[in-house]
Amino acid sequence: MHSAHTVSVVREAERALMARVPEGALMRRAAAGLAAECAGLLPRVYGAGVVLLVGGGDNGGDALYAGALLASRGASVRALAAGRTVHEGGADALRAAGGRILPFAGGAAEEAALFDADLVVDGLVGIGGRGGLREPHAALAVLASNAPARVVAVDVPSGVDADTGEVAGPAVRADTTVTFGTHKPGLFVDPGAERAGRVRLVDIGLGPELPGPALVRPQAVDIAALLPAPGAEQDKYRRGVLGVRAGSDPYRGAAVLCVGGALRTGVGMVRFGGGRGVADQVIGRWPEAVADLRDPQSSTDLSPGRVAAVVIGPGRGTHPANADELRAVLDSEVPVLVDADGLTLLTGGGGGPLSALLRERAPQTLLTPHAGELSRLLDVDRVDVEARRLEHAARAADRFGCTVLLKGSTTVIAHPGAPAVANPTGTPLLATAGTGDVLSGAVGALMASGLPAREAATCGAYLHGRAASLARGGAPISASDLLDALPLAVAEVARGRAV
Ligand SMILES: NC(=O)C1=CN([C@@H]2O[C@H](COP(=O)(O)OP(=O)(O)OC[C@H]3O[C@@H](n4cnc5c(N)ncnc54)[C@H](OP(=O)(O)O)[C@@H]3O)[C@@H](O)[C@H]2O)[C@@H](O)CC1
Ligand SMILES: Nc1ncnc2c1ncn2[C@@H]1O[C@H](COP(=O)(O)OP(=O)(O)O)[C@@H](O)[C@H]1O
Ligand SMILES: [K+]
Repeated sequence: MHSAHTVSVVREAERALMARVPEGALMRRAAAGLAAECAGLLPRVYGAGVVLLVGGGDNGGDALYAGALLASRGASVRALAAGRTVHEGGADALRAAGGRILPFAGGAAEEAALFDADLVVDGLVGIGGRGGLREPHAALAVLASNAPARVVAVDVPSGVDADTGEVAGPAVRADTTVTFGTHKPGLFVDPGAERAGRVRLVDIGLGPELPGPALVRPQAVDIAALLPAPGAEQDKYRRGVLGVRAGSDPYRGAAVLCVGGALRTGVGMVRFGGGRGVADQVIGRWPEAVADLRDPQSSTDLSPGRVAAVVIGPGRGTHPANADELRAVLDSEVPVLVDADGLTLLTGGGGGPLSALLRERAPQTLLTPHAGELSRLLDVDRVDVEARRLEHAARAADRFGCTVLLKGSTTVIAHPGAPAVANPTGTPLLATAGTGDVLSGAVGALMASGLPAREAATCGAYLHGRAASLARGGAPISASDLLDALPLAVAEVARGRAV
């Protein structure tokens, strides 16, 4: 599990550690790790052309000390200074090792140096960055991103907010980000994650000073530990029965995909509740599902004895009868996943009283909005949700007192009082109709098997993203392809289980 901490927590840990180690030790450790990563990216350090972009703070200091180490191994190192001041110790070290420092004035010669470099090191700003980049930092960030050389960002790509991943204006687009002490949340959440490239952590001894993380990014082994293993003593009921309330006459495919997502992830049984037309379609595609044609508002099939969890919402409709159905489901004693039309019902019309039910219910509840749905739930602009995904998912989790999985370029999961989760898998190929319905079924299956909502969301999002990558080897996929690949993703993760 990769852990990430916010800037204020890193600063506090840094202060505590600095009191125990010799002056300058942390920067030396950081620079040594950075230089080693840079060297690893060059075919040969001797004779390589390295350009450092340096701001006035310690981030620039790291770059300068690392540049000095590379220069001492025979690299030709030039630093372009973005401001009037640079880190003095770092500058002295670079000059002593034979490197040069030039003020950046936006001239053609400096631009040419950047374009001729084998490696560009971004030490403009790190965790001390505030707001969008000012000039000339912004211009340098654009030049670095357009340069043909590999770009290594120091600690954080300049222009990315370390806490949120927000990118307000020009920002460096790095191939690798070398970060120090602990990961920063903005490296794992888009749009920042997309600018960071491959993230490498350099241990500078901060670990013992750090409290619990603000965010975690699970690895395959963490998902393997969560993934329920069917036991020899289980029967279909004990393995978990999922109730699915999805689809309607105009949107039958949503029900088919949601039920398929559950079956292909692994579940004891799916009980599908809905009208005759959509039930026929579901059974036609999945004869193993059990259709329940009773009045959907009736709570007889919602007891923990009949279902272990319920998914409600995909393609279900937003008529008053659907609001009554949602109320009956939320009144039940079983874990519930609310998606799509179910989220719309929580927002408008009768949304007030219905959303109040979320806070009141004792069993686990999970909401799975995309950015548009979350913006309506919180009454904020969609662009703000997309710019600061963590903040908005966390706000919704606190407001509704339940787990929230925010879908999109980075899927994030928030739960009151627990670290946020950033899902590491997935591909933009997932942006195609119906893949969200598959996700709700997959996560619902994991809830039915007994995983708490946060863990089911973490595990389901991982498998869903992995399935998208496995589905067609990078070719475009449809939601049906995703269904076919889900068992492959489950098997891949299960193989990583500790024996
Ligand atoms: N924490 C640790 O354990 C360790 C941390 N270490 C390193 O220290 C780094 C933090 O250094 P830091 O505190 O000096 O801040 P830093 O990132 O250089 O930024 C400040 C400079 O940027 C400028 N600036 C700010 N915003 C700007 C903008 N929008 N646009 C343009 N300029 C802007 C600001 O200018 P000012 O606003 O003050 O005029 C000032 O000059 C950290 O990321 C890591 O690399 C390691 O050495 C070892 C252990
Ligand atoms: N740019 C993207 N990168 C990665 N995953 C994405 C991207 N866009 C969408 N997704 C994923 O695709 C799925 C789309 O779900 P949703 O928006 O509910 O679609 P639908 O309602 O059509 O099923 C989600 O799992 C989401 O995380
Ligand atoms: K940087």
